[in-house]
Amino acid sequence: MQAHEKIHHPQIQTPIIQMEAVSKTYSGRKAYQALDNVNLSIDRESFTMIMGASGSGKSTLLNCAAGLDRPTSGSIIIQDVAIHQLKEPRLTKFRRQHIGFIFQSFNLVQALTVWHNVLLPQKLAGRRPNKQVAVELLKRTGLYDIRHKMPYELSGGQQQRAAIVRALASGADMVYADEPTGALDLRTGKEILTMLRETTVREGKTVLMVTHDVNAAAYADRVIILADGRVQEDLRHPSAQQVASTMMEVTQP
Ligand SMILES: Nc1ncnc2c1ncn2[C@@H]1O[C@H](COP(=O)(O)OP(=O)(O)OP(=O)(O)O)[C@@H](O)[C@H]1O
Repeated sequence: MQAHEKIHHPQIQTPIIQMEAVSKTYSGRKAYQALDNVNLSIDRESFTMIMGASGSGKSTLLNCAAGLDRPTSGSIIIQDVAIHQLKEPRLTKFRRQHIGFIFQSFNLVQALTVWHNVLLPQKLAGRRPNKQVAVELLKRTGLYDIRHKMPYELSGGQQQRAAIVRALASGADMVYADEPTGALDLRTGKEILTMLRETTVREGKTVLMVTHDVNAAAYADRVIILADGRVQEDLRHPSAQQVASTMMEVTQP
């Protein structure tokens, strides 16, 4: 092989998530189109944030990309699997294997200690828990000494760190976060964003996060701005100021 020839790494080159012409209409007394023809490819090991005004479709996008909600039309391919076509129980199995979730309200199981919360997704995925990884992550996040405490004995920041450890310890290669800093003070929020950033760099995870916080943009590789269920802007390494002014333009009536 010539020195200049590049080795082909299909794993690296193919986007980890590919959404094509994804639309979602909620039916009800009045039908509501929450997503309107969204095309989006997400690179492996990237940190992407989804922003937009309230009701613009951010959570719907995340939920569809997670297989928690089904698009009305369009396709969603994750790691070569067409998840929009997967039926239960394969869809749940796929989610448990590939996606770690973090929510605004932490969603730790209140009846379990931090330690058992962290091991839970691995058990649910039918894997033998990798305790060594869990211990390492708990130590790195300063939670090891309080691993036997119950979630309600922890501060909000500690609970969210535990939720991140849970998402990472599960072995999932993607982390989906819906407003993970929404319930936290500024300093703790920054700490959580730093952790999420590090997971892409150190652990090679792909992070997809919904947020209202324009200042979070400083941690992202890419910021997608939604308006009325459509991708309005797609910014690479934007500054918080750039995101703030774009949001103003996009959300002006
Ligand atoms: N299950 C549902 N049934 C009917 N309409 C829904 C449902 N879920 C969401 N919607 C509507 O779809 C639109 C998009 O909702 P979505 O939660 O995705 O927006 P969002 O950008 O995440 O908003 P927020 O920032 O307020 O959380 C909203 O108008 C919402 O009312």
